[in-house]
Amino acid sequence: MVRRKSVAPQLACFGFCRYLQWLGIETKVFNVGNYRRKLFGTHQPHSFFDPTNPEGERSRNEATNAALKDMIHWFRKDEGTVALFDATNSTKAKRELLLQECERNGVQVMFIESVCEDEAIQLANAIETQTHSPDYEQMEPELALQDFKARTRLFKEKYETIVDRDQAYIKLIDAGSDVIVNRIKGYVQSRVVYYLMNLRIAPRNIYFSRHGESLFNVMGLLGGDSELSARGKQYARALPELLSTHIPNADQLTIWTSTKKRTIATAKHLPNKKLAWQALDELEAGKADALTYEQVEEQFPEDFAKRDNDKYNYRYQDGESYRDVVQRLEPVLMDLERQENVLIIGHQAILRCLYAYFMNHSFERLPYLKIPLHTVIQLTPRAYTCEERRFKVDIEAVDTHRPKPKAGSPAVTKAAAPADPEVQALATAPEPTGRPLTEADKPKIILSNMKTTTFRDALHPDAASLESRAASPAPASAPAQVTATAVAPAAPVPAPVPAPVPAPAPVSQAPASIAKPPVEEKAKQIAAALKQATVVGSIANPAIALGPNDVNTPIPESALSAPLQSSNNGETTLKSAGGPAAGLSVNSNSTGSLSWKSASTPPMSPVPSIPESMSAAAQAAAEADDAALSDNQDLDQCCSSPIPGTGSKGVSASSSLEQIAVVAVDSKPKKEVAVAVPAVAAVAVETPKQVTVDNKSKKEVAVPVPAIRQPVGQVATAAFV
Ligand SMILES: O=P(O)(O)OC[C@H]1O[C@@](CO)(OP(=O)(O)O)[C@@H](O)[C@@H]1O
Repeated sequence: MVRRKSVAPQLACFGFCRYLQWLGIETKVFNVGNYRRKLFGTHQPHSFFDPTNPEGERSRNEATNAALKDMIHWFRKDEGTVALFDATNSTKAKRELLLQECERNGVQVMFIESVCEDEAIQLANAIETQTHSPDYEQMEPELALQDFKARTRLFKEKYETIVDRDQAYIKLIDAGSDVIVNRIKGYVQSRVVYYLMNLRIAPRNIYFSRHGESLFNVMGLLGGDSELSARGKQYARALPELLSTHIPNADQLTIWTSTKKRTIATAKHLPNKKLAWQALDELEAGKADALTYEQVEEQFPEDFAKRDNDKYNYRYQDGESYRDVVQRLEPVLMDLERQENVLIIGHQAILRCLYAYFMNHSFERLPYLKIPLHTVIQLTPRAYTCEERRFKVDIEAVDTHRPKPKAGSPAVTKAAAPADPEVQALATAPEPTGRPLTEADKPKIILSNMKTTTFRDALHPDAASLESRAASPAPASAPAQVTATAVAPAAPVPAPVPAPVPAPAPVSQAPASIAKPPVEEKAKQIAAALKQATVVGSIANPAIALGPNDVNTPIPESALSAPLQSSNNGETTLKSAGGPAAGLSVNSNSTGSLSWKSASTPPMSPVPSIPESMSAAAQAAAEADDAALSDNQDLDQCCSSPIPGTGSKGVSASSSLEQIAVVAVDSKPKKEVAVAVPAVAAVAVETPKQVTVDNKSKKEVAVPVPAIRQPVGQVATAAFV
């Protein structure tokens, strides 16, 4: 049985927190479950959540108030734009409290409610929740499941759905098969809708590779549309064997390239289905195109310094900034979220942007990430982590990474490996001909260690204000099982920082004594306990299945009419047509292992495909050696650090049936707001405009080409704990 996927509300929260951060919107999750655990301990029985238990109710209110206070404080300090208030807002009274507090502080609110009557989805959500919730850590899976179900029943007894038509909300019905959108306005809220309609949690791999070394790379020139060097061509020939040897179901991979010669030539020998995206073309260097870094510094010294100062926001004359590229990649990313296995053969800047999204790198780090040539990067995004593995093909290539100059030191005008004449001669030497290639000719493949980045913790930090409270003894009214050790103080986790602010300090390591069973292991145990097959599916939103030709073009009427159903009360229902187009089934078999199987994905829009080559002269050696290969290690310490302390694991158990989230937007009038929104957002709620507000007349005026986007206002969101 294959059904739609379950989008656990917490996952949605984490997901769109990461997504909004990637778009450059400062976002933070305030998880009331974390506050509860810190204040009252981790392993509370379901009776703690019984609304007729006054002690439990008092404690939970205390946790809610502490989180709310911190969220408001965070807004008032002007640190953020969007807050996700992740809590159990299942009653009207609780939501009212939130609304009042936010309103008093000039923060707009938007709720996200997930209504699910489908038992299979509920069960899948229960597994997901138990697998990840610190509430159920080290608990027998069967007991955890029973407790979770009992807790869910308690929530259900008092649950009140949102009916207020004046309130902004999104309702996800049966994990997103229908989406009801009410009074959604503005850029940020429409982004949330867009994201929720595209989110998927199917386990899959995504592969990135830069094109083989190009002639421009060898000469140290930026941009252009040059051919591959001899070594680049060698890499292209090595790719098929690398993939077939090291990548499961390599023949199923779809290859996405840019429209540049060097990426197309790199894909040439792969027999797979190929799509060329203009949106994947390299960052446009404008007047610096086809120049070396030295020449850019010579000819445009001010620009060169500006770029060094703020590389993410610097826009080349007649060209683009990294921020522009992130915007242009958004539709590609959303499509990537819905896809099964994809290999993107791309460019340095482009892959940095995509890699940063999956690995949750801040935007100051993004333009300096190391994406070396002749290396395939495998990413396996999971609910709260992303696993990475790198396959480096042992074919030499220049290093095009130019490090960020240290403050006060002279500008570095060369990439790490300058294109000296010897290297150039080697790289451009004619390809070997005249004799068949032997084993010795085959390049080696150096396999990196698997590395896991846990981004949940960075997104879901416990408030620093709780540190002191956690260190003090539990209040007398706390249930008996609360112990001081259960609320071990966590190391402070820095919130994601906007571009101009210095990078956050690395997170300290978790104490060695906290042994956590791997998620997969726990999933297996739960599956064994459940015995029955369980099923999840996926949101398929054909209206926003974009192909490269669709980017930056209006959505066709036909695409809009099918999924949109309007009613006369201002509410819009978005139907996922076409049934479970992108389903995922989860089966537990008699041996207790979980198997994940993906169903078909929605069809892509027609796109120009690269002519397929008949030649498959694969030359990669199949030697896998466990050499460590994390070029970005220095950069991603913060994200890859384990959870700092027991209490800081982000996800808490929640009702799988009904979940409501809150999004709050600062209603203070903003002076000038420039919004750059891709046309695709029109599908979700409204046609976003590129406008600015005239200060005097207070009227909106159109902006032909938006400058760097500014956040529209402050936003907060919440789901249930
Ligand atoms: O933003 P920086 O670090 O300059 O890197 C981008 C540059 O990388 C290059 C190589 O220098 O990418 P690629 O070869 O992957 O297409 C240039 O084309 C591009 O201008």
